[in-house]
This record gives sequence, structure tokens and C-alpha cells, in this order.
Amino acid sequence: MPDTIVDGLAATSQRASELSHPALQGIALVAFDLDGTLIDSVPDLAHAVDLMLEDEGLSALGEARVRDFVGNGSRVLVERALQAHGRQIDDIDMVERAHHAFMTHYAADPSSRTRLYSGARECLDGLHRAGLSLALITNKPEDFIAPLLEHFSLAEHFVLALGGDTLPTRKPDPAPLLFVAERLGVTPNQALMVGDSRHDIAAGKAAGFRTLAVPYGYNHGDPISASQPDYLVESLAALVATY
Ligand SMILES: O=C(O)COP(=O)(O)O
Ligand SMILES: [Mg+2]
Repeated sequence: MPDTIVDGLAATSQRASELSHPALQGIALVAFDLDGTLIDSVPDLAHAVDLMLEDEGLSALGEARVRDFVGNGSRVLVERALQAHGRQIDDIDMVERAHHAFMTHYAADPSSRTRLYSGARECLDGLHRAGLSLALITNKPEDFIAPLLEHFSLAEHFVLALGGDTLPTRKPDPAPLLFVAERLGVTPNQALMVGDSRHDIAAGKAAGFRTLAVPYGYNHGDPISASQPDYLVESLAALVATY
């Protein structure tokens, strides 16, 4: 079928021009963080945290406070919110109860206030179309991944998605990154970790991945440049821009 061959060649040259960003040279796998990188999820996270606090008889903290608590998974998020009210987190039963309440509130509505960041869809579409393997490695509990990806019609972009409770350890431990690379038959030096927090960059460096950061997410209030990622882009659209 000569027509198919010609179409195939045209598609190939389009791919080459889409992948001219230096961060992608020699890369076969791109692993994305979720919260603060692809989606601005703090409005829904903070809402669920505030409902949990109300259950505990405590006052709401709001988005600006909760934003700095995100990054180490749901249990640490809940612990930080309780500590902000002076609660002792060595009270395991109280933390357990509060965590359960948070999970129930967040599960009831994980997406209505959450938005995709500008450039995220463009980037995922472009990399997916170019034939790169895309993975999602988040510290968010695994149960929330599918509903969020489906909500944003992004589920088919990723070959693999790991949550913060999928393996015994989570970012900044490199284990989830190494697990994904091995599963997909990619060596770490052919892999890029994209994230918004020091935990993504630390995990990426420890795994031997190339690292790329975005400055707009949640990094406990600190600039992500302090983590010295290999690349820093203002928008993920930069990864698929043609030069
Ligand atoms: O839920 C968190 O604590 C952070 O999630 P992330 O790893 O996708 O940024
Ligand atoms: Mg993040």
C-alpha cells in the first residue's frame, strides 16, 4: 500500500519536529507526576481536608495553607493539617480516623474544582502521538488515579500508573521510577521524570533519570530551582513546541 507508506513517512517527520526539546533527546519513557504538574488539584484536596477538620471539630485551613502540605501522600497531608491545629500525630487512632474521613470526602468529589494546567494536554497528546511511553508516578493514593484520568480523558495516554501506596515506598524513593523503567524495558538514562516538587527531582536523580521541573506546582512553598533539575520549563507545552 504505497499511500500508507507515504503517510507513514509524513507522520515520522512530524514526530521528529515535535520532539526537538533537548530534554527529550534519546528519551523513550517520560514519567509524569500528577498533582501540581498535570493538574491543579489543591482546590479539591483542600476542600476534603477542610471537611475532615470540620469532622474533628477544627476550623478550615483553606487552599493557601493546604497547598504547602501536599507532596508526600494522603496520610502525611492529613498529619500536617492536624499538626497545624496543634494535634499530636502520635495519636494513631485519631490520625487513622481523620485519614479515613479525608479519603471518604476526597473520593466523593476528587475532580469538580480541579483543573488541568495550561500546556498539559498539549504535551501529553504530542508525546503520546510521537510514540513515547508515558507513565504516571504520583504519591496520591492509587484509587484516585483512574477517576481523575478518566475525568480529564487522559487515561489512554499512559501505559502504566503508580500511586503512593502501590509499592512499599514512594517518591522521593526511586523505587517507583525504577519499577516503571524495568517494566517497560527502558534503561534509566532513556527516561525523563517530570514533576513540580523536590520529591520528584530527588527520586529522578536517585533513579538515574533525567529530570525536568515545572515552577507552578506545589513544592512546600520553595522554588523548585533549588532542587537543580536538569531542565525547568514554564509550561509543559515547551516540550512539544516546534523550534
Ligand atoms: O498527593 C500527593 O501528596 C502528591 O501527589 P503527586 O506526587 O502527584 O504530586
Ligand atoms: Mg506533584
